This record gives sequence, C-alpha cells and structure tokens, in this order.
Amino acid sequence: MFNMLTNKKISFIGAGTIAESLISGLLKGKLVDPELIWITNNRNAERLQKIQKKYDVNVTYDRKVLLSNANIVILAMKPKNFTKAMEEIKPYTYENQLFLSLVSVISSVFVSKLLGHKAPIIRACPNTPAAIGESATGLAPGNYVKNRDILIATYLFDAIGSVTTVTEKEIDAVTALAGSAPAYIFYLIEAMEKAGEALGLEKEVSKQLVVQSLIGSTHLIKSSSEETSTLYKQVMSPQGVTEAGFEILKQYKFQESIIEGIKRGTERSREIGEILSK
Ligand SMILES: NC(=O)C1=CN([C@@H]2O[C@H](COP(=O)(O)OP(=O)(O)OC[C@H]3O[C@@H](n4cnc5c(N)ncnc54)[C@H](OP(=O)(O)O)[C@@H]3O)[C@@H](O)[C@H]2O)C=CC1
Ligand SMILES: O=C(O)[C@@H]1CCC=N1
Repeated sequence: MFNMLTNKKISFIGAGTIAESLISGLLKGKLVDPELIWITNNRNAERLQKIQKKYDVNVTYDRKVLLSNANIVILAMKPKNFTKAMEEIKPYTYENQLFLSLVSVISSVFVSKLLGHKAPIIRACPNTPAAIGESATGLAPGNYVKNRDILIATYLFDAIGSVTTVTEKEIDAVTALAGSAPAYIFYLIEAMEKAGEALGLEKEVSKQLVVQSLIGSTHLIKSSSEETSTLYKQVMSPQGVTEAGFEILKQYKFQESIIEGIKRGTERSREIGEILSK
C-alpha cells in the first residue's frame, strides 16, 4: 500500500512520553525515514540528545530549522506549556503544514488563534502503547481540515495502532477514556500483583500470571462477539471463587469508581481547555 508519509518531514514540538511513543512506533513500522523526523523540547538538552542517539532523528532548538519545509507538525507539549511553545514556533509555521495536536484538551479554534493563519488542525489523542504500534487513537478534525489531511492523519495513527474519528465535542471523553486507559489498566495490574504477593506468591510469579491473563482476556474479547458481561459470567461458578471475589468488588463499588474516574477525567479535560483557551 502507498505510504502517505513518504518524503514527508515531520516536526515534533515536545520530546516527552507521548512524542517518543509516536516516534518509536513510526520508526518500528518503517513508515518514516528518521532523517525526516525533527524534534525539539523546552530546555532538557540531555533528553534531546538521548532521543537523537536512540532513534537517529534530528534534534534542534532552532525553530526555523525545525519547521522549514515541515509537512506535518506534531504538538506534543503539556497544556501548561502550550501558549509559550506556540509563540516560539508561530513565525516559522505555514498554512500548507498539517498540525496534529496531541494536546487534546485544547480546541482547534485556540490553536488556529495562536498560529494566526488557516493551517489545518487535527486533534489527536493516542496512548502510550503507540510505542509498540498498539495505540488506541481518537482523531477529531478541527479547523480548515481537508479530506486529504484526515487521510494522512488516519494513515499515521493507523500505522501505530487503531484509529477512531470523533467530533471535537467527543475528544475530551476519548482523552479521559483512551488516553488515560493505560494508566487505569496498569493500576489494576498493580493491585492484582499486590494481591498475589499478599497471598504469598513471588512478585514475578504474580506479575506473569496477571499480565498473561490480561493479554489472553483482551485477545479473547477482541475475537468474541459475546457481551462483555457474558465473558465475565462465564468465569463465575455459582457460589464459587470468582463470585465470592465479585461480592467484595461490588461492596467497594469497583465499577462505579472506574466510571466516576473517567467522567472526572473528561470534566478535567474540558476545564483545562477552557482555562487555557481564554
Ligand atoms: N502521556 C500520555 O500518555 C498522553 C499524553 N497526551 C498529551 O500529550 C501532551 C504531552 O504529554 P506527555 O508526553 O506525557 O508530556 P511530557 O511532560 O512527557 O512531555 C512534554 C514535552 O513538551 C516539552 N515542552 C515544554 N515546553 C515546550 C516549549 N515551549 N517548546 C517545545 N517543547 C516544550 C517538554 O520539554 P522539556 O522536557 O524541555 O520541559 C517535553 O519534552 C500533553 O498535552 C498530554 O495531555 C495525550 C495522550 C496520551
Ligand atoms: O493525563 C493527561 O492529562 C494526559 C492526557 C491523557 C493521558 N495523559
């Protein structure tokens, strides 16, 4: 299949967790030439050197060099650093560049306002499994986006996992659900590891059992047409081991806490967007 990223210069504003996940996934998938990846950060020169050494990409603090002839600009800084970072790049940005904003809490209207021109903006919320080509990404086309821009963005994120296109109104929920999901899952794994250890199992034995159970369960749910509730009820023998455990989960409102957590995350995403877009 034709590689839509061939010969495209991709410039990253931000060299942190999610930027590295994307770079790792793109290079592992041989989608882009490291020669055409450029990256900067705020001031952590040691971090930039580490990224350059590990991935053989280009690093610079010269925004003009970073952005000259860039086809795709990936905004990967934290919301609190967004405005300053945009002020620094604005003079070197052009309307024919596609902006993929991973700062998914900030509206495309605000991004366009800071750019001061009509470059296409697509809000994207990947997650850290992008590093191994397993991201769950939500894409929300923003301002001045043409079909070709969506095709390129979809191609890029599809190559490092799965992509779902949503509206800008939905991206806050996607950020809280999918962007944060790896943290929720690792938190669950940690709890199950601790349970194993509390019951006298070796830490590594607990981890191996829990992680493989998660891998198996995700593969099973992906290949099954059954309802999720059916899949967990199939495990439960009446008055058995699992049912006894579920009584405690229900007593501690396990599902309610997850639902409320993701709702709060969605709220927080909207709050940050509103605060920063003033
Ligand atoms: N982490 C995740 O799983 C996900 C994160 N996101 C979003 O991605 C964005 C980045 O998150 P994450 O990677 O975790 O954050 P990190 O803190 O790991 O990385 C942020 C990066 O932005 C850089 N930066 C700060 N100010 C500037 C500036 N003025 N110019 C250029 N670069 C700058 C930092 O540089 P320095 O180190 O020098 O300060 C750092 O490299 C956030 O908006 C987050 O909401 C979205 C989905 C998932
Ligand atoms: O926690 C955060 O704000 C970012 C967005 C989703 C994952 N990390």
